[in-house]
Amino acid sequence: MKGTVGELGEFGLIRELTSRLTTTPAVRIGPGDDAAVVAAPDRRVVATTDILVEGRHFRRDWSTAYDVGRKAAAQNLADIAAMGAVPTALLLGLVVPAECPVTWPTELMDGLRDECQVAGAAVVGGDVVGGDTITVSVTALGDLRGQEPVTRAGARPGDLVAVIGWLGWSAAGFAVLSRGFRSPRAFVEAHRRPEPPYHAGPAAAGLGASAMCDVSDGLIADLGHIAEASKVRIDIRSAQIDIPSQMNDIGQAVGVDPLQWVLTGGEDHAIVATFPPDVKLPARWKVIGEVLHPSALPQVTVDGAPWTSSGGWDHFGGEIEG
Ligand SMILES: Nc1ncnc2c1ncn2[C@@H]1O[C@H](COP(=O)(O)OP(=O)(O)OP(=O)(O)O)[C@@H](O)[C@H]1O
Ligand SMILES: Cc1ncc(C[n+]2csc(CCOP(=O)(O)O)c2C)c(N)n1
Ligand SMILES: [Mg+2]
Ligand SMILES: [Mg+2]
Ligand SMILES: [Mg+2]
Repeated sequence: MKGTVGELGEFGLIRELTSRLTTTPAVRIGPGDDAAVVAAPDRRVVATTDILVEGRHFRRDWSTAYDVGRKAAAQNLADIAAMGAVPTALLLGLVVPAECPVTWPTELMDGLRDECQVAGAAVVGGDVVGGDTITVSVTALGDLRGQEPVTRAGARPGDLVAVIGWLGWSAAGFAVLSRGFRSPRAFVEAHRRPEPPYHAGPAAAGLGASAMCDVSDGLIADLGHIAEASKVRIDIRSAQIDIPSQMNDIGQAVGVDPLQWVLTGGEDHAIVATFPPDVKLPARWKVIGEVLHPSALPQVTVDGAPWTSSGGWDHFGGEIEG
């Protein structure tokens, strides 16, 4: 498609964006009216929102618009899954400069649409606004299907900590891209397009998870959110976390201990949950630690000791304690 967003105009752009969408049976009224109508069989709606800002969350020379769309959808759909819910719908708020080629927002929408399809959801609406910095604000909705939500506040001393999904891959990819490289591809791709294990959220709820969170800021930081909300301490056993040999190789090449990526790299949107100790976990879940009573130690420790370097991502540079 030729031309810029400014040449197409607001309503032309909306037409282009919405014409690319697919729907699901849950979508009773999609884009085009004052609001969408989405079925909520559970009679409770799970809702979440996250923003991506160019230069802060993505770079147009590192990621295609399609990648950004996949990622923006994934990080929101992962939050729905991390409550134990099934994603149903997604809304896109887009700030875009008039000079931007139309293909950028249209490919973004293709990415959002396709990631929604992976999770069983659909894009049902949004807004477009002119502005200086591309900003992608996504809101996702989900359905609990009769299960209770799994919050960050339910972890109890004695529970196991288990994780499913990728850890440290996006951070390793980011390290590669930051140094001007484009390979190893698997890690760069993991940074561009995370693959959250959506199905695992509702499955964990069914298995009796006591607390759950997706890993957006880093394992230590996000377990810190569970520890804080649950008023417990969590110890991670580093020997139980596999580090792929290729990640070790990149670590060697760039002079970073890959354990740092695994423990503090965000953006993979793995799902971490706590379970009562007698749980029968499918093998895809890896037990990586345990929940303990609070003590004088930091709320999250690694092999019983404080983690002394940065614990994860903070947008304003605040220290996340290990
Ligand atoms: N501006 C805000 N207004 C109201 N609530 C907010 C605001 N920012 C964050 N929150 C709430 O604070 C909680 C934590 O937000 P946070 O964004 O850290 O979680 P997250 O979306 O799971 O993580 P991430 O953004 O790293 O993916 C969420 O319940 C969120 O809704
Ligand atoms: C260009 C560029 N610079 C830095 C990063 C790294 N980064 C940005 S946000 C975030 C954590 C989660 O954020 P949020 O809390 O907003 O979900 C991380 C690890 C990136 N992806 N792109
Ligand atoms: Mg958020
Ligand atoms: Mg989250
Ligand atoms: Mg965050």
